[in-house]
Amino acid sequence: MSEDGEPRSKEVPMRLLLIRHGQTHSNVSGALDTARPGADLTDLGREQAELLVQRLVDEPIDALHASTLVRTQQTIAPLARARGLDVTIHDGLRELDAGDLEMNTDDESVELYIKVAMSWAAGQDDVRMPGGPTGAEAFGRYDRAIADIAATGSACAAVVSHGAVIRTWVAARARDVDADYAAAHPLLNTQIVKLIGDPEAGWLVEDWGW
Ligand SMILES: O=C(O)[C@H](O)COP(=O)(O)O
Repeated sequence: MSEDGEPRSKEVPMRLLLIRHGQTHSNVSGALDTARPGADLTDLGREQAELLVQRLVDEPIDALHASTLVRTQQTIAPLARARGLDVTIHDGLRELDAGDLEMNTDDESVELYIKVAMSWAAGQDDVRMPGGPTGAEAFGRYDRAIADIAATGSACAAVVSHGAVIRTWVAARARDVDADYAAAHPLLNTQIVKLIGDPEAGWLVEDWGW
């Protein structure tokens, strides 16, 4: 829907605000926490979620979406209250599965997880996460979630999702950002990648890490 409540016309690109959730207890411990339901937000994470309301005050958001992991739903809750909007939950928006590396905290596991994810960002989507999905499988479910969001006719959607999947999926799908850029620019909690475009025409990055 546009600012005046009309559905977005086919000629008008949509804006997609991909937001990493607030800080969790697993972020503090450095654990590769990607399974459902996942860790809760810390007190700092809840403050970061509250701050999103003011940070996004000038954005004409008409739809809210989150993943099946509780940290994204906790992060979007203050925005949903402030805007009076419902939140649509998508399994496809959850973090890239860590497979056999799930909940590991050691440097070797974290480096391997990021290395595999970045290989997907660079187009090698037949590589498999140890005990987990291939890139084609992981990005396929994210593509479907984003296509579902775009198909609603939303003109500006706020999507609370996860650090690794946002930066690697954007690197793979946006025309102006590549895997090297994504690898060099991690997203901190509640940082946002702003995209403009649509699933058919493709996406351009308006801002990375705002
Ligand atoms: O990198 C990680 O620790 C996991 O992929 C979880 O990422 P998230 O904290 O953005 O969900």
